[in-house]
Amino acid sequence: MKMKLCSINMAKNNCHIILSICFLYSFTISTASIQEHPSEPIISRFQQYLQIDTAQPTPHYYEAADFIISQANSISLESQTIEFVKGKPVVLLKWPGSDPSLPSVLLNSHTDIVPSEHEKWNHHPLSAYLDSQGNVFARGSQDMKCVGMQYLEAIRRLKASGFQPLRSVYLSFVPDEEIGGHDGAEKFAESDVFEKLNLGIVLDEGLASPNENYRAFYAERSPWWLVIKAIGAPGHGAKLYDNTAVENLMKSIESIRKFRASQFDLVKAGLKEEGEVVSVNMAFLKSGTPSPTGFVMNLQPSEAEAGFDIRIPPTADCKSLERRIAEEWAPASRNMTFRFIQKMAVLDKSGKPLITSTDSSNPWWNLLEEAVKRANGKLGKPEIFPASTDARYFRDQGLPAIGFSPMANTPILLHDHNEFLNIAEYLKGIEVYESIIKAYTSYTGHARSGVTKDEL
Ligand SMILES: CSCC[C@H](NC(C)=O)C(=O)O
Ligand SMILES: [Zn+2]
Ligand SMILES: [Zn+2]
Repeated sequence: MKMKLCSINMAKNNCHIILSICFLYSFTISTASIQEHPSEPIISRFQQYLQIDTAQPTPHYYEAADFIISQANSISLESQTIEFVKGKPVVLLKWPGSDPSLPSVLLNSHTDIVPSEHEKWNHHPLSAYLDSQGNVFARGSQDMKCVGMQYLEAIRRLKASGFQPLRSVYLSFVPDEEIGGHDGAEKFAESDVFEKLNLGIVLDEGLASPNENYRAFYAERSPWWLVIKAIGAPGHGAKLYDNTAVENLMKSIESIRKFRASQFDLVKAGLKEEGEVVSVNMAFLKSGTPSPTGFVMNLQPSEAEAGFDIRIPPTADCKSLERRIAEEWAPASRNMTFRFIQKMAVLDKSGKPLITSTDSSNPWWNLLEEAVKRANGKLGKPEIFPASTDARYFRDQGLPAIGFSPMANTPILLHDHNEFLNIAEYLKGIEVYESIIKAYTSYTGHARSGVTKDEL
């Protein structure tokens, strides 16, 4: 066992691993709670998926689709590939339930990953390098190839144990989440295929938790990517005059900075959680007249632009923020204009916040809590996801959707250098999904209600 685990790395990553490291690693694995399962093939399958280059902006989607379908075939799941947009496959798998009249369960994950600055990582982000502590380093190890594979591994185990679901389970592997999901989950959720799945509940991605409690998300903040632009008269760099483009833009930046601080203070004071305030962060700042040596220094530019990533909680007053943007951050009176690169709706089609209920009226929430407990896991209090996920598109269809990635005792490294997941946590997560899938697919109650807080 010790030697074989090491050979995974040696073969795939050309890494030099000494025997003492092998021993340390095998110790980590031997402490993992999955005894019935030989861990090595599980780790190897996870590594294989991580080694497929699905990084934006040129993801190798079909390589990922082929791999997923080969996994599905190996555990006799039905599979189909749907191209809502050419070159962007949605892979849909099915484990049929014995009672097709009951609404089904969808386990969603995205296949794309964000790009990496390879040279700033300790191990190549596509190597899936396994270190002596049992940490697998790869882009996607947390976000969210782990989850896609854990769904499959949980089903592999349930099938092997002879478990038969009452409700059907679907697994969707969707493209493009990292760039907004418009050609992936959004089109899928609006399709006839989706409607025919007769879904009752969707699980999608969550976040790692640095402490022992898993995190679960019932809503998320909507991204508004705002660009503000100032125009002003050009002039000599030595001249003081009013209404230059840069001066006008700086006034806006100061106003935005104050707003940002007021929101951040609420979090720092412990009055609000991260997902409950509006966040604003500058993404770029652009001005100046280029020259061969950099910029012309004695010319005041006639245009200046800044871009901001704004995130809005589902219950925020969007109208007042829109007014603030038009009147304070980009007022026409200061020769300013604004545009949105991305402006996702905060409310659903019927004007209600995109929120999944977490009280006792939503049986799926209680079932999740109980199932996590049964797998010896702990769940923290429900949160608003601070960024954006595909879950919004499922909530927009009126479905309850819960963001959950079972990674406790793990630093939050999505989109960061050296993203990793410990194998012991990964294996534990498989057990947690096993418990959840069992609970969800065995549930016989009526459960299409309890979608949004407003409806209850
Ligand atoms: C606007 S779509 C981009 C989606 C991405 N999701 C995550 C989880 O980082 C984000 O919130 O930036
Ligand atoms: Zn993600
Ligand atoms: Zn991401």
